[in-house]
Amino acid sequence: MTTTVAVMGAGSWGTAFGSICADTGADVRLWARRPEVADTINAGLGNPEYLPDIGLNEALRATADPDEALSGADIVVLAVPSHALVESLAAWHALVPRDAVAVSLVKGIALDTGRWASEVIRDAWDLPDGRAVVASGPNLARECAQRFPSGTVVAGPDEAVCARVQAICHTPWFRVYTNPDRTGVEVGGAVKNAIALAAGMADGMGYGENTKAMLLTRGLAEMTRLGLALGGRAMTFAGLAGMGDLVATCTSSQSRNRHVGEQLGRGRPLQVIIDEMNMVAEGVKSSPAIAGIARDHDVEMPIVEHVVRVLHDGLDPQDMAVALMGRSPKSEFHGMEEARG
Ligand SMILES: NC(=O)C1=CN([C@@H]2O[C@H](COP(=O)(O)OP(=O)(O)OC[C@H]3O[C@@H](n4cnc5c(N)ncnc54)[C@H](O)[C@@H]3O)[C@@H](O)[C@H]2O)C=CC1
Ligand SMILES: O=C(CO)COP(=O)(O)O
Repeated sequence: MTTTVAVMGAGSWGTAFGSICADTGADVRLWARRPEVADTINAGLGNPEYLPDIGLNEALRATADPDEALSGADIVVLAVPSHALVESLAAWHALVPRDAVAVSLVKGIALDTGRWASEVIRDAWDLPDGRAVVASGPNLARECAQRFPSGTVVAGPDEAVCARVQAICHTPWFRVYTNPDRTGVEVGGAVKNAIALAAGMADGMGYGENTKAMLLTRGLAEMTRLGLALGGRAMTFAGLAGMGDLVATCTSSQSRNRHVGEQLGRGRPLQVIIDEMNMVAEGVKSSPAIAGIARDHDVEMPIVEHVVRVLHDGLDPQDMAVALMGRSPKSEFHGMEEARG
C-alpha cells in the first residue's frame, strides 16, 4: 500500500526531502507557506528560490493549504525552522491524523522551550513517544536534491516505526540507517551548527586546515560530552549524525552556519549577515539554548560558549581564538567519563 507523506515546510531541506520520498514511490504532499512556491513546484519548475536549477521528482505535489497536505497522512515530516516549530505545531494539531508518525528534520532546539524538537512535537500532538522520530545526518539539501550519494539516520525508540520511516526515504542514492538513540542524533544535529559557526570564523580569519580539524574534533568532544550527559550513546557521535554532519557542515561552502561564521570572522556584523540571507542558520538562535542546557548539566562546552559570546555579546573572533587556545592543558578525554556516569 502506498504511504502518504506530508512534508511541512518547502525550504531547501523540506523540498529536497519531499523529492527523495517521492523517489521511493510514496504519495508526497509538500506544504509551502507561500502559494506561489507551491504553484511553481506543481508547474514542474522546481523550487528556484531555495534549490535553483534542480529538477525535483515530478510526482511531488505541493500545496499552501495545511489541511490538504495533512489529510490522510501516514507520516508527517516537520521541515520548518526551529523558531517556527511551536506555533506551527499548534496551528496544525487539529489537522494531524490520529495514527500519524511525526518525523523531525529540525536541527535545533525549539526556541523559547529549551527542549529538543522531537519532545516538543510529541507533547504538542499528544503522540506516543515511539511515534516521534528524527532524521539527521550530513545532508546538505542541494546535494541530496541532486541525487549525489548521501546518508542519514532515522532515530527513535520504536524500531518498527523507524523502519517505516526508513522505507519512505531510502533510495539508491540516499542511504538511511536506523538508530534507537534519538537523543544522541538530535544533540548531534544541533551542536554541529554551533561548531560550524566556529569553523566558519576560523575560515574568515584566514586560519588553515589544522585549525579546522582541531575545531571539528574538539567540537565532537563537546557534542559527545553533552550527548552522554543527556543519555545518548557514544557510538552515535562517531556516526553520520555526529562526526558525519560535523565534517559536511564545517567544510562545505553550502552550509549557512559555516557561512555566517566566516562572515563574522571577517569582521562583519551579525545582523547585516543575516539580513542578506533568505534561509535560516539554526546555530545563531540555538547556540545559546545549547550552552544553557550544557550549564544545567555541568557539561563543559568551551567552543559553543565562545560562539555564543561572539554572536550575542560582541566578542571579537580573534579574542575567541586566543581564549580557546589559552585554556589550561587537558587530557583528550577530559569530561567524557564523568559525562557517561
Ligand atoms: N538545508 C539543509 O541543507 C538542511 C537543513 N536541515 C534543517 O531543516 C530545518 C529546515 O531548514 P531548511 O529547509 O534548510 O530551511 P530554509 O531556510 O531553507 O526554509 C525554511 C522554510 O520554513 C518556512 N518558514 C520560515 N518561517 C516560518 C514560519 N514562521 N512559519 C512557517 N514556516 C516558516 C520558510 O517559508 C521555508 O519554506 C532546519 O532546522 C535545518 O537546520 C537539516 C538538514 C539539511
Ligand atoms: O544540516 C545541514 C547539513 O547536514 C545544513 O547545514 P546548514 O544549516 O549550516 O546549511
